Amino acid sequence: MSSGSAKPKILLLGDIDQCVDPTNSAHQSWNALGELGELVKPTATNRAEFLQECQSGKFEGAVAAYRTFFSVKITGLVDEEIVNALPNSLKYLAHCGAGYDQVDVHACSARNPPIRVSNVPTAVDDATADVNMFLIIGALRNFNTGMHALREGKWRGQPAPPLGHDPQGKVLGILGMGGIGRNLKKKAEAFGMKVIYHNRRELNEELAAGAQYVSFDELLSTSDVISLNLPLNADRFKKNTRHIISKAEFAKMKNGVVVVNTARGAVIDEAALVDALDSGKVFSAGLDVFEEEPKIHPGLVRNTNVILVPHMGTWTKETQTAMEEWAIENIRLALAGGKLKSPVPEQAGL
Ligand SMILES: O=CC(=O)O
Repeated sequence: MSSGSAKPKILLLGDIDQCVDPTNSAHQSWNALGELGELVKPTATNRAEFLQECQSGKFEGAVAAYRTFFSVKITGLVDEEIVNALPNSLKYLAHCGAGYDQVDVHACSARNPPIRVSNVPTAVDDATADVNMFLIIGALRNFNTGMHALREGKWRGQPAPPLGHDPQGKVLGILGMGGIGRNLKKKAEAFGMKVIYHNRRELNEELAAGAQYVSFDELLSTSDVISLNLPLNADRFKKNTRHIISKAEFAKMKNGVVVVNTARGAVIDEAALVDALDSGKVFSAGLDVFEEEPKIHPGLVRNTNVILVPHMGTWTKETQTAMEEWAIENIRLALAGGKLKSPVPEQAGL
């Protein structure tokens, strides 16, 4: 904590408890931070106003900021411009989510002193892998076509949807075997699927837990279902995973493959996916994330073989609360002891 008499400020970018439940313990935990600092919420409703608020000096003395995924609607991406507009006093940025592609960590590290960034790993794993499994089953069975026809008063539709496929005995290729990928593996095995994976590095035996490590190309060419569980890395300092699945990768897949994405929309080239669905190369897809949320490619909306969920991977009361509590704990530990609970790996040596 600062030694001066004024309390440091703590910024809230977005909202605590997106489910708007005042009984959620995260509200109490957030309010309890008031003992360590003055809690400040910007009034900006868009990026220009937010930049103006930063320039007005209103946030001077802020040491830490908590941000949500959906705060991007107001501030836009936390890119170099936003990072450099934030007050010099700001030392910590606690992102409430596992994927932190909205934050330019390099720009945060380059500041003097740097802004230390944290995310929320593990707390998201179960809920996201549950949605992942729902999408795998939904896409394999082609449930969306029947469900859509039913709501139009046409029962299963005319003609009826093509027969779906059982998960039992199918090869699930997991691209990105982090916490969510490994959680998905366990769930998929309960449905009788055989799991192979590709990752930047092969996992040790304990973490792999029997899943076979294969090359990227082998995963593409031998999987019946391909699940994207890797982070979106679009900055110039990490392997770029933007459009890691595009036209050339679809061409290498089995005919009639199922593709599922709960990671970030931009790891797939959406236009190439639409073409692969239209040609029948891809039998069906299950998507929780999109390239330009909340915009959805019209080719996905019109295709009832695609099961669409509006980014609800962690949208449960229990998981949202756990994530919020985790992110708040990052701020509490930083203010009380100068250390984040879960700094992002890129800043490990900082
Ligand atoms: O999308 C959700 C997350 O990154 O936690």
